[in-house]
Amino acid sequence: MFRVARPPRLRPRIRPTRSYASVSADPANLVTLVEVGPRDGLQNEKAAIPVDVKAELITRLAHAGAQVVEAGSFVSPKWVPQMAGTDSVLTSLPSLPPGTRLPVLVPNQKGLDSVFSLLDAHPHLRPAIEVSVFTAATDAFTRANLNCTVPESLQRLEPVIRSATDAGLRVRGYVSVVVACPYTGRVEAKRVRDVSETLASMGCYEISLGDTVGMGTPTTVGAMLEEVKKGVPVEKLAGHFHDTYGTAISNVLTALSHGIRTIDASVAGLGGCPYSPGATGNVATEDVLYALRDSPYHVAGTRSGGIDLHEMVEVGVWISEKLGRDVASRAGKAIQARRAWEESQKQKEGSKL
Ligand SMILES: CC(C)(COP(=O)([O-])OP(=O)([O-])OC[C@H]1O[C@@H](n2cnc3c(N)ncnc32)[C@H](O)[C@@H]1OP(=O)([O-])[O-])[C@@H](O)C(=O)NCCC(=O)NCCSC(=O)C[C@@](C)(O)CC(=O)[O-]
Repeated sequence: MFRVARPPRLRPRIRPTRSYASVSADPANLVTLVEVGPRDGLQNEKAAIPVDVKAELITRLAHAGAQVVEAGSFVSPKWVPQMAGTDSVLTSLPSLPPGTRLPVLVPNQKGLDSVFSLLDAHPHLRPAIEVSVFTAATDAFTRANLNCTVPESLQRLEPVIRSATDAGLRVRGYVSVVVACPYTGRVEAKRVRDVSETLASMGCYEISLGDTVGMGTPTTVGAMLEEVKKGVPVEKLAGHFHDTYGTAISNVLTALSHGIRTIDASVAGLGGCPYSPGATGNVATEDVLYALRDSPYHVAGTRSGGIDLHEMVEVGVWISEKLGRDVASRAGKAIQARRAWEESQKQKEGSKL
């Protein structure tokens, strides 16, 4: 260890053959999805995204059933301009379904102080807000992302985590580049274990293991998890997989088979890290929901039956249109194509009458 206003209800046209609710509700197989689209998904966008679009995205996601929605960052706007105004996004949210959790990224004391000021002025947000701190397994990555080494970042985070937990805020920790670093290549799993253990010992309730570059495979991810599990109980671990090489879904399934029950995902597969050149978005939320259909796993959500896949597809289409992008979710695209085909069939039938 180191020392130191509710959107209109969009009616799904195709129903799953079997709803999540009908799948065995064994608590050991309950999976929590952390929806990172509004933060990880949007932070890399070139064009400015209006506050009302960000707020509507969070609202739509929560109403589709997403229980944990990472809502933005209190980082330096010089470093990540797209996350400026997270306070305005949070204060413009309408009331969300009970139990919705809204983690926000904080890199240092200044960021945490901004969260405290926000909560002082808007105490109604307090039950929802959580803090996420972040570091990495390599100095090269933390230098690019946080302007310091890994030990320096941990030293900086220790009082931040203490101060947040003392104030009653739950703190989640991220470790980036857990498999490969864009600057130094293959990462030793022992490094990931050390950093994860340190964050857990500082008071993080959960450690999200980020394959930031998306180079992980089931083999390398599995080996990394085996090592990290020696230092941190698996119940405290989450998987965060980018899909650069198309292995994100297999890595999610690998993580689940290793006992992990919290997975970060991004609607429409939005995203990328500004400090990981070429990395694509996170595993798409729609793809995870689709892959877990008819499986022993069931996804937690604010709605009975978890998160609604078809509403999530609608949210993905909506935000992708707003951003002028294609939906990157394979399941999202397939469901959209099927809907279009069904619509055209209906129109053909109608014209015969
Ligand atoms: C940590 C720093 C600030 C160090 O950056 P620095 O330049 O060393 O810091 P500084 O203390 O010298 O401050 C520079 C300026 O930023 C201001 N500043 C300083 N802190 C804040 C703050 N909290 N909020 C607002 N402003 C702030 C500060 O006041 C100053 O303003 P100036 O005096 O020049 O006008 C910077 O490196 C930073 O903000 N980094 C954040 C980078 C980031 O957000 N990256 C993306 C998130 S991580 C990620 O995506 C990976 C993840 C989590 O998804 C998992 C995975 O996929 O692996």
